[in-house]
Amino acid sequence: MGVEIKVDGLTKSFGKQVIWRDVSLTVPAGEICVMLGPSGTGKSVFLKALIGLLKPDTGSIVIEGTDIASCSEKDLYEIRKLFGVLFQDGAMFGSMNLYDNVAFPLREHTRKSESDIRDIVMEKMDLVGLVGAEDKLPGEISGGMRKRAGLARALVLDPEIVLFDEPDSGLDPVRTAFLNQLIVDLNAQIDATFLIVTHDINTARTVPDNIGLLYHKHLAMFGPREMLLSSEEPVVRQFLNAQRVGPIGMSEEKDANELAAEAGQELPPLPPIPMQLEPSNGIPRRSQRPPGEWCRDHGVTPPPGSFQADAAIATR
Ligand SMILES: Nc1ncnc2c1ncn2[C@@H]1O[C@H](COP(=O)(O)OP(=O)(O)OP(=O)(O)O)[C@@H](O)[C@H]1O
Repeated sequence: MGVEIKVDGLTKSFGKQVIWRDVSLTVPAGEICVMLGPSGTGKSVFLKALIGLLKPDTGSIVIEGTDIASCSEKDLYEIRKLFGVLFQDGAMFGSMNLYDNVAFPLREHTRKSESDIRDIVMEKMDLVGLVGAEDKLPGEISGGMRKRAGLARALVLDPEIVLFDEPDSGLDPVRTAFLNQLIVDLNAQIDATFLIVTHDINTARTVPDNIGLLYHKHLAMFGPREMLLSSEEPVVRQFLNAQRVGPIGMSEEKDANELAAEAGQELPPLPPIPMQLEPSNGIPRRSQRPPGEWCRDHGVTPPPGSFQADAAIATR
């Protein structure tokens, strides 16, 4: 069913370098969330904090009643079993074929028989469309296939939470579109909580139920997709529409002179909000909301042309 992650007042620094402070958000059970932010704003650090690989300085991360930030190693070990993680490069063992890579967590963490392991591995290989490639070595397949193999491995212990660290990095737009569809289909099938760190604006605009934006050492905004895509808040608007005009500069915040030079420049209108990507079988996910619902409920007029089928095609 997926479990909720409740983050409250989280701050992390390395020595004197504050990465982010006072981050609070709830990743709802079973929903898909995307975390965005300029390079170096600590998205990977955030993911690592969620699985207890890095300890925050202050704040809590509560999952099923356990605070990961302060729990014992033993409790952390138990909580980690709820997670599946897709690392950026798939993190495959180069000398093992895909079958053994995917079977690895089962052999390490369970006492299942080889015949049970075979059933599970083949089920997950099927889920990600890799049946027939079991004997290949990671070096013999494309980057997209490696990601899918990494995903099969992330799913092998039936996680309640799946973390994706830049699943689209290094993939061409077509492979990214296929991977996004796979992510949506998987969420519909396994109903786990998904958190995706990405730089891909199309992914952020079309895949998730919720979007977060880390910027300048804090969480600039977190909420439903339609809330962020209709937001006029300068940082959110600039980032989600990949624009140069706005507070975010080349190396982070623009200085006063740069901002003054932009004063009076007209911002392009907000583009239409695309339809959310649906499962390929056409059956809505449990957490999927009807298009435009958030805007209607909150009295927000979405940009013209929003929620039309052709708006979705134009941005996919
Ligand atoms: N273990 C560590 N020790 C010291 N500094 C670290 C450590 N891990 C990360 N950092 C620093 O934290 C900052 C944020 O890094 P992080 O990789 O989380 O950014 P990011 O938002 O994921 O970036 P990108 O989008 O480029 O992947 C960087 O300045 C990085 O050098």
